[in-house]
Amino acid sequence: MGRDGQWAAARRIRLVNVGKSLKRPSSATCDARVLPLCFLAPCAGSVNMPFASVRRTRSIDSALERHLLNAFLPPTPKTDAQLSLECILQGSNHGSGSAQARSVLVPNTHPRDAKPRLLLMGLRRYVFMFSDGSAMYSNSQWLRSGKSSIASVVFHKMPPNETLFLESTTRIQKDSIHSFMDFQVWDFPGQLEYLEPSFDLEDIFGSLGALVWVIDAQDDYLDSVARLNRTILTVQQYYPGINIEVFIHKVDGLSDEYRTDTFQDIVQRISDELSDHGYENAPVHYYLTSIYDYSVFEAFSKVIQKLIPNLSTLENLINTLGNNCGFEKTYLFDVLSKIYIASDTRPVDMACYEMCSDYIDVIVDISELYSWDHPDRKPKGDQIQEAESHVVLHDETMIHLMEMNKYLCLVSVIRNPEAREKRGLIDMNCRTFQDSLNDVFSRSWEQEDEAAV
Ligand SMILES: Nc1nc2c(ncn2[C@@H]2O[C@H](COP(=O)(O)OP(=O)(O)OP(=O)(O)O)[C@@H](O)[C@H]2O)c(=O)[nH]1
Repeated sequence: MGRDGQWAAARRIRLVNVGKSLKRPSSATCDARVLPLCFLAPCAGSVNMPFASVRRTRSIDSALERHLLNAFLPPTPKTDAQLSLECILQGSNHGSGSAQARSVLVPNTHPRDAKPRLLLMGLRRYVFMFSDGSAMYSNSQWLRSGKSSIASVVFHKMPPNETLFLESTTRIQKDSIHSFMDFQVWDFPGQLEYLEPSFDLEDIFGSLGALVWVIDAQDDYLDSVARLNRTILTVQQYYPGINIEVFIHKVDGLSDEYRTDTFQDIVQRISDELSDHGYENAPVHYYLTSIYDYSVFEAFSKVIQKLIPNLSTLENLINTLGNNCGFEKTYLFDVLSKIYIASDTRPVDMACYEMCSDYIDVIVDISELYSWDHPDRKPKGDQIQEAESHVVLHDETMIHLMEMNKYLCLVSVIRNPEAREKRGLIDMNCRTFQDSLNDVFSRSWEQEDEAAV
C-alpha cells in the first residue's frame, strides 16, 4: 500500500478514535496565512510567549520576513512542501568554495532536475584470522564498515538484524530518495580508489550535499582514518564548502569508556592531520552511530538538516509553536525515513526522539491494518484532510502527531498538564503552523526561481 493510503487510513483512525473535528480557521483567521504566528493561541499560560517578543527574537530571513509581513495579499494556493536543494547547490551552502571549485574544474550549472547527493564512503579491508585469534592483513576475509547497512536501515526500513545478510557492494549504488526533498544516496564500494586520475572528481563531488564517511569503530580504524584524511585534503582543494560527516559506527559493541576514547582519538587524528596541512576549520563533524539504536537516525537528521534552506526559520516557527502550546519537545519528521528535518532548539532528548519516532510507526502500522476499503463503510460527514492523533502514556505524557503534508508530520511531547487539557487549541495552532510551513517552503521555490532569472 502506498504512503498516501497509509495517511488516508490514519485520517480515518483519527475520526474514529480521536473523534474531535476541529475546523480550520475560517475568514476570521484568514490573515493567519500571512501573519501566521500572531494567531497562535496560548495553550499553557506559564509558557506563553507574546507575539511581540517572538518578533523581536526570531531571525527569519529578511526576504521571507517581508513576505510574511506583506499583509492583505490575496490568499495564495497552498503548495506541497517539497523542497528542492538547488538553491544550496547554487551557492547558499557551498558558498564561495563551490564557485572556486567550479572555476578549477568543469563548470557545473546544476540544472533544476539535478539532485544533491549524499556520498556514503568508508574503507573495506581484508583480514586473515588465525585460529589462535591473532590477525594478519592478507587477501582473505572482508571487514566492512557498514555503509550499505546504514542506507538500508534508514531509507529502506530494513530491520538491523537483516543487514547481516547484505552482500558486499561491488559498484557505486545510486539510490534516489523521493520525499519532502529529492536527493540521491550513493553507496561506494569500500575498496574503490576514487582518488585515482581515472575518476572525474567533478562527477563524484560536484552537486554534493555531504560526504558521509563511515568508520568501523570495532575494527582497527587507522587505515580508514588515513584514507579519510587523504580524501578531505583532496576534496578541500576544489570543494572547500563540502560538509564532511564522519560516522564513528558500530559503537553498540563498545563500552562507554572505550567509545569516548575512540571518538576522541579519531577526532584528534583527523584534526591534527588537517591542521598540519593548514586547514584549521575544515567543516568536519563527528557522530557516534549504530544501526541497533536511534543514533544513526539522529546523525542522518543532522546531516540532512544542513541541506535545508531556511532551517533557522523552521526552527523559529517550531519554537514559537512549542512555547505557545506548552510542548516539551517538537520534531518535524520525514515519515518515510523517520529522520527529523527540524526541531525546536531545546537540547535533543533521545528518549523523546525515540518515543516520537515509535509513535509514527504505530500510526503507520495501524493505518496498514485499517486502510482497506470496506464496502459497508460510509463517510460520516466532512473529513479533515490531515491525519491527527494523540496518545497519553502511563506517566501522563501526551504524544501529539499531526500530518503536515504528504511527507512530513509534526510530533510533539506534552508533559504540561494544563496544555494537555487544551487539545482544541493545540490542533488549531498546529494548523496555523502548517500554513506557515507551506509558506516557507513555497517561498524557497520562489527564491530559486528569482535566482534563476
Ligand atoms: N554491530 C554492528 N554491526 C553493524 C552495524 N552496521 C552494520 N553492521 C554490520 O556490518 C556488516 C557489513 O555491513 P555492510 O553495510 O555490508 O558494509 P559496507 O560498508 O556497505 O561494505 P561494502 O559494501 O563491502 O563496502 C554487516 O554484517 C552488518 O550487519 C552496526 O551499527 N553495529
